[in-house]
Order: sequence, then structure tokens, then C-alpha cells
Amino acid sequence: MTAFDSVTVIGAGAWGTALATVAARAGRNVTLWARNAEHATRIAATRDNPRLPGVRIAPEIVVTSDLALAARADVLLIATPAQHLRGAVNLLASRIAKPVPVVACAKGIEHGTHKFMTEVIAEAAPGAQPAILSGPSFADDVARRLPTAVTLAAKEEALASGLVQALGSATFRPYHSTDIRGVEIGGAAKNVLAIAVGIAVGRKLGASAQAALTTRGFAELTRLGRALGARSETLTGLSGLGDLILTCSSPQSRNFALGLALGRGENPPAGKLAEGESTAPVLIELAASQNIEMPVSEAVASILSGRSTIDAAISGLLTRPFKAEE
Ligand SMILES: NC(=O)C1=CN([C@@H]2O[C@H](COP(=O)(O)OP(=O)(O)OC[C@H]3O[C@@H](n4cnc5c(N)ncnc54)[C@H](OP(=O)(O)O)[C@@H]3O)[C@@H](O)[C@H]2O)C=CC1
Ligand SMILES: O=C(CO)COP(=O)(O)O
Repeated sequence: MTAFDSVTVIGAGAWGTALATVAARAGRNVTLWARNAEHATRIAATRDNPRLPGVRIAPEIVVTSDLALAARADVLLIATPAQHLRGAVNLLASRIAKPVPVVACAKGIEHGTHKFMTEVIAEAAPGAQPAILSGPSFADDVARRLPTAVTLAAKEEALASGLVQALGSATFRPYHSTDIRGVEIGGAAKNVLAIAVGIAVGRKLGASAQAALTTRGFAELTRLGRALGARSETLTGLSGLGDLILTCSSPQSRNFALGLALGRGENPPAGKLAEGESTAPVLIELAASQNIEMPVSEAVASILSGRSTIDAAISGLLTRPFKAEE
């Protein structure tokens, strides 16, 4: 039994499509909303989405660009890129009649405002109950029913647990939490750190450097998390360390793949969303506002903005003063 019979996923990209399949697998009535009417019609007809090729979209999933229809669900999952989440929620806000859970499935921090995804939801749709879903989960793995586990956080434990019941299955295992901020920090920061590790691997710095950079990246993610009130079990959990390990170790990650290309001196993969690129500058602004040192993230932001070459950034990291491990 669940209080959430119907689920709408906003954003028909790779992740939105995977989440729609997950919700259908859990027995929900699912609507997948695409902003482009032609895309929606094509996906509905072919049951295939070029953004997640090779995954058959079950016939019972309604694919539409009709926002009024999409908004009529017990739960809304927002799976747009982070910088477009506010726009998507703005469109929905006037159509949200009851206090419906709106679950951020994007990983990032909003430019300009430094707001996390659930803060954006709370601002754009004051009638909503914001929640966040994040963790080590490639869309392709999730859609292909490979076992995955994520964290799902909401302010009220009962809501987080209810959402887990509505979306969970044997092959998609959400763990509930009330540490919204901890979950959001892990998802945002790990993408930036994965670019750094990808660069190191692309530069052939070796497996030891890969492990060291991932670990020191985790140290700075933890520093920021603690400063912003995250719980340590969240930072070492699925949405923190878990997602960092996944993203910093696999070329299947678009962020890692971007770093890999940069490190090799190649052109970045075209048309692939790498959220770390957008998150890097805002992450270091946020860290600076809290007096938190994030040298690895700063190096990524400097490289991406052209303020530093890759070799200068690597040399800068390697010549930092020795200090106690913390
Ligand atoms: N892919 C993955 O494995 C995972 C991704 N995520 C996160 O999910 C988010 C989305 O990533 P992903 O699906 O992979 O990206 P994709 O590039 O595959 O798709 C993004 C989708 O968002 C749509 N979109 C863009 N702007 C808007 C808008 N304003 N309103 C509605 N839809 C919009 C795009 O529409 P259009 O097709 O019209 O351009 C596109 O379908 C990111 O934050 C990512 O970090 C999280 C976990 C796993
Ligand atoms: O967030 C993800 C896995 O948890 C997907 O990672 P990428 O966006 O780097 O592909």
C-alpha cells in the first residue's frame, strides 16, 4: 500500500526516463513529461528515447508534453539539469493544488543564488513538499534493472519513508533520510571532483594518484558538508562517498569522461551534460563564503574557466604545504 499511486517525472532525459521505468517497476501509474511536444510524440510512438538508447519504455508509461496532465500526480520527480530546475518548477507551481511531494533528482547548485535544489523548489512552489533523491546510479544501469541503491531525503521521516515505499523495488533500493542538505552537497560536489579525477587519469598520473585525489576530494566535500550542517553518516553514505566512488572511477560518468578528455588534450564529448562544469564555479563561491578550503574543486574551476592550465593546476595541488590529515 502506498499513498502515492501516481508519479510524474518532469524531464525526459536519460535520468528522467530511467526514473520513469523505476516508478513503473514499483507499480506506480507513471507519466513522463517532455518539454518538447515532438519529442514526447516520438518517444510515445517508438517507446525509445535517444537520450537513453536501447531501453524500451514500458507501454503503460504515459509520455506527454501536456503540463496540466503531468501536474495531476501524487508525486513529482524533477529530472531536468540543475540550472533548469527552477524554470521547470515555476511552470508547475500554479498547477500544484495540494501539498504534493516534489523530489529533486538533479545534482547541482543554482548559479547566482547558491541555492540547493530543494531550496529552489521551496521558493518556486511554496505549496510543495521538497525532497531529494541522489546516490550512485547511472541511468543506464537503473533502466536495465542492474541493482542500485540511493538516498531519498525529506524533512519529515514519514514522507521520506513513504516515497521510498512508492519508488523502491528489489533492483532500485532507496534508503530514507531527513538530512536533505547532506544529500544535496554530496551529489553536487562529486561531479566537480570527478572532473578532477578524470583529468588525472587522462594525464596518466597513475592509480595511486586517482585514489589520493578521490580521497582528498572527499575530505573537502566533508569539510563543506560539516560547515553546512550535513550529518557525517550522510557524507559517508550512498549520496556522498558512494556516488563519489562511482563517478570518480568510471568513464561511464559524463563528468569523469569530460575530465578524461581534458587530461588527454582531446575535445570534450559533444552534447553530453556534465553538471560538474556548471557546479564548479558556484561550489567554490559557496565554499569561500563559508571560509572552507576546496583546493581540488578550485583547480577544476580554474581549468574550466581558462584561468589555469592543467599542468599549472596539478603543480599547484602537488606543492601545497604539508599538513596534518583531516
Ligand atoms: N544520467 C544519469 O545517469 C544521472 C543523472 N542525474 C542528474 O539528472 C539531471 C538530468 O540529467 P540527465 O537526464 O542525465 O541529462 P540529459 O542531458 O540526458 O537530459 C536532460 C533533459 O532535461 C530536459 N530539460 C532541459 N531543460 C528543461 C526544462 N527547463 N524543463 C524541462 N525539461 C528540461 C532536456 O530536454 P530536451 O530533450 O528537450 O533538451 C533533456 O531531456 C542532472 O542533474 C544529472 O546530474 C542523476 C543521476 C543519474
Ligand atoms: O550522477 C550520476 C551517477 O550517480 C551520473 O554521473 P554523470 O552525470 O557524471 O554521468
